[in-house]
Amino acid sequence: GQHPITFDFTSNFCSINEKENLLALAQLNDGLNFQRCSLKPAIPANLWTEGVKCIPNITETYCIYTNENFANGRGISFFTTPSIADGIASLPAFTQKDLYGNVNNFANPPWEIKQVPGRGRGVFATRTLHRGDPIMAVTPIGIYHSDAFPHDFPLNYIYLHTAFIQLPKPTQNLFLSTMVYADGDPIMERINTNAFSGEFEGASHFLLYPETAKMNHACRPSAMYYYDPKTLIHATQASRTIHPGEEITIPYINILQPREDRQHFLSTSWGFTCTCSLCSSSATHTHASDARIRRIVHLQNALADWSGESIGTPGTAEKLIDLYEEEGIHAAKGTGHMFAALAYNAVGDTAMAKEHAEGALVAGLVNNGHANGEAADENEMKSLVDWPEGHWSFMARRR
Ligand SMILES: C[S@@+](CC[C@H](N)C(=O)[O-])C[C@H]1O[C@@H](n2cnc3c(N)ncnc32)[C@H](O)[C@@H]1O
Repeated sequence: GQHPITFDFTSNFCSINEKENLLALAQLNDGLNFQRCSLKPAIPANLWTEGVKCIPNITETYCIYTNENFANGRGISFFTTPSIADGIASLPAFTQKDLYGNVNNFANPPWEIKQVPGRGRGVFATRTLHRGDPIMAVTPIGIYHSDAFPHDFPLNYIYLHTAFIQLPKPTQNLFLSTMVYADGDPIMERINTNAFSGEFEGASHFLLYPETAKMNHACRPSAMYYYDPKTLIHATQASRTIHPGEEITIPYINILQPREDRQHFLSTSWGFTCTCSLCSSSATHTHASDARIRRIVHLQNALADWSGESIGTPGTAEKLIDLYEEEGIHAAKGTGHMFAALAYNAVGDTAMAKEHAEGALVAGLVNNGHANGEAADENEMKSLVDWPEGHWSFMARRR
């Protein structure tokens, strides 16, 4: 079959309006007691180190699940449905031993945390980093179903506190070390300001990685990240050369949008005005950048279109790779090679297809937290390298 290709960097956070409503409702519900969960977690019997506490809702039950031993004693709390928790409990994250020897390790890191005027703290390189060099690899300390946030579901808000208080003390302090920019509930606001988004069983969840959350956003970031849905590890790498003293930045949003759209999204969804170098650049520069972005999106769409009307060709893909480079969208390098591999294979040029598939694997296919995103693309490219003629894309634009 044909495979749609998506490419976006996204993070979902509740809007300011939702937050305000929620805070108001939460205050009304203060002092509410938890109910004990009548549903027993199916697997494995003693995975959760605290009693599971549940909140029945008309449509769905949500519970707090904590394992204080997770990732060598760092601990983790979930606020999600029993069925999602069962799924999570059977992930390698909980069933495999010794996955986390090299994560949450902050001894002698290639960065330091410093104050940035107007942006709170930021992470800055202390050594030269090259593309692909690891910056940090972190496990989440909290994962929360996004339905914990909408204003029509106020009780969930109080449950977030239980998810917090059940964490080991040092991890609670780590939680509290994250930035909070709005007044209101200290737990909720921290999740809002700092969490990444990911999916479990198709449902959107917020994942809190407290160290990674010290990195600021830039529209042309110097770092890229991978998320592994099986181990829950979030790993940041340099996406280009980063010199000592330079800020290490990641994208919070889809950066393939014109400036006005990016800024609108950052202010409505995140509540801050972006002061990154691209957002602060001149009108002429911005105009050129916006034009390149529109062109990039247009070319990506053409290459992802496998219908008879598609105008995607190997030339389209080569142009796209150049534009990523010109525009400083370094994380997309692997994606560019992936498009090129498919485009060449689609016209039967298997030699070029293999070269680009290898290029994609070397450059790295960055995902944004969608389950299977990275692995699926990687497997595509591996199978293309092994046997281009057997790949679904072979001659797909010649038939
Ligand atoms: C996840 S935190 C990043 C780390 C934070 N600066 C700190 O001190 O912990 C997100 C917050 O950092 C600030 N921030 C991040 N990127 C920014 C940017 N490009 N422009 C302005 N403020 C930014 C905003 O206040 C945002 O709410």
